[in-house]
Amino acid sequence: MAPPQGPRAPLEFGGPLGAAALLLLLPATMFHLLLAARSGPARLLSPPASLPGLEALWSPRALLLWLAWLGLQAALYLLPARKVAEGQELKDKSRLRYPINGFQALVLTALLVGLGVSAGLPLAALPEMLLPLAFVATLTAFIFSLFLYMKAQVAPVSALAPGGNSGNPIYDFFLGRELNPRICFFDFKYFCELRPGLIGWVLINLALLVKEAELRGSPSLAMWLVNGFQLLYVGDALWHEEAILTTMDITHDGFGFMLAFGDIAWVPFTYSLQAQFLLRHPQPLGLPMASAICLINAIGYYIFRGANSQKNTFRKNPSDPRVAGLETISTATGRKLLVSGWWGMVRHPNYLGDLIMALAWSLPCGVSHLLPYFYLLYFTALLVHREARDERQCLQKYGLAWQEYCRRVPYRIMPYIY
Ligand SMILES: NC(=O)C1=CN([C@@H]2O[C@H](COP(=O)(O)OP(=O)(O)OC[C@H]3O[C@@H](n4cnc5c(N)ncnc54)[C@H](OP(=O)(O)O)[C@@H]3O)[C@@H](O)[C@H]2O)C=CC1
Ligand SMILES: CC(C)CCC[C@@H](C)[C@H]1CC=C2C3=C(CC[C@@]21C)[C@@]1(C)CC[C@H](O)C[C@@H]1CC3
Repeated sequence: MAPPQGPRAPLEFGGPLGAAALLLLLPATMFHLLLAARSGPARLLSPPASLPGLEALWSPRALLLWLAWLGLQAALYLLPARKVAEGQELKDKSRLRYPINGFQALVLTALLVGLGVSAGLPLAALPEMLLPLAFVATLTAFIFSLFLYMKAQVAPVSALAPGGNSGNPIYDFFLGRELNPRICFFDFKYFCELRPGLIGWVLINLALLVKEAELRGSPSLAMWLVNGFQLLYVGDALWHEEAILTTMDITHDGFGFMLAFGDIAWVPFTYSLQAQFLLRHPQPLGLPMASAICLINAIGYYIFRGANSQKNTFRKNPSDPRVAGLETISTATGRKLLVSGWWGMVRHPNYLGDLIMALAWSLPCGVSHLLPYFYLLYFTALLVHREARDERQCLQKYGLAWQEYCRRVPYRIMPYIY
């Protein structure tokens, strides 16, 4: 049985108190956003006029639909993959293997939904079920995190994450104790991070678009843009699925409530906020403005993809001709750090691109309401916090070489500003 590791790792998120607050605050925020998007005033900062009763939250149909969705995504995960990739080296020097078939899961889901719709599946009924679906997703996240917490009790010490093993049950439940909880080949964290939530997000967007067409004769230009931009983002994440294996979520963070809730509830139900808002609050959008917004999204995507691909190519093979000419700093670990190209502009160019895209996703919703800008605000806070966590880890890993990198590339995310 795995004992708690003791308070060796510094506590994050405000320690046990912060974790306890977030356990309540995150679901409450998600429900607030869902209710605000369907209300007339659509206010981000005022409490909802009335709270929904249990009958509006609990629906056996929603539970069945949710379980069928999770079952479908799990079945698609288990299908033969075009490639099996190896993860980063673990504490015990082993490497886990992961199926690379996320994009295939997206395409097969689209085909199945298409078949279902042509056979009479009422996709436009989904927007009316968002509240009960979000409720069962939240319940699932709590129950699943409890299972993960218990599972970690019998995991070997080498399988535990560096954080999340403080001995405080609330903090550890929130952060997650085990690094890569699995049953046989089925990796829970890897599965949840990319499948039910991300694919669910674009399916909810699509249902909102279909519902808008039903209500108003055709989907609005704003709804098309939001759907198109976010589909590009999700398709890109699944196409470059292997890149997720080097993110801190997979290599460093335990799998607990934060990621379980974030992956399966927060992503589909809050990241679809712009489309939810547009269904009830249609916004006029002319072609010149739409073209300008497309240009902003294209610039954001260009930076985001360029930076991520440059680092991934460099990490896989530093002598690849696409990156071999870039300037680097050597580190004591034998790995090098890029100091020119995208990674010479700021220390997190991929975050900059991601934030520019986040702006482009909100702009089609106009400027009359703050609500559709929630994602941009939340995401800025998430990335600033994430950047600080990554900096700490890089300083620990690379020491003086990291300090030299910070000296040569002084800005973190936004050149000359931050
Ligand atoms: N939409 C959403 O909700 C979210 C989206 N994202 C996106 O996911 C993507 C992945 O983000 P994330 O996991 O945070 O981290 P990054 O992809 O930015 O990776 C950070 C790591 O890159 C390596 N690195 C840093 N600087 C350099 C350099 N100069 N040269 C070479 N390697 C370097 C270090 O790891 P090492 O040296 O060990 O390789 C560092 O730990 C991003 O595009 C982000 O925007 C992230 C979170 C949420
Ligand atoms: C609920 C909390 C406030 C925080 C939850 C955080 C999670 C929602 C995010 C943590 C890291 C994520 C990543 C992605 C989605 C959001 C979560 C799960 C991506 C898969 C998005 C697409 C990118 O191309 C890759 C991202 C990796 C990290």
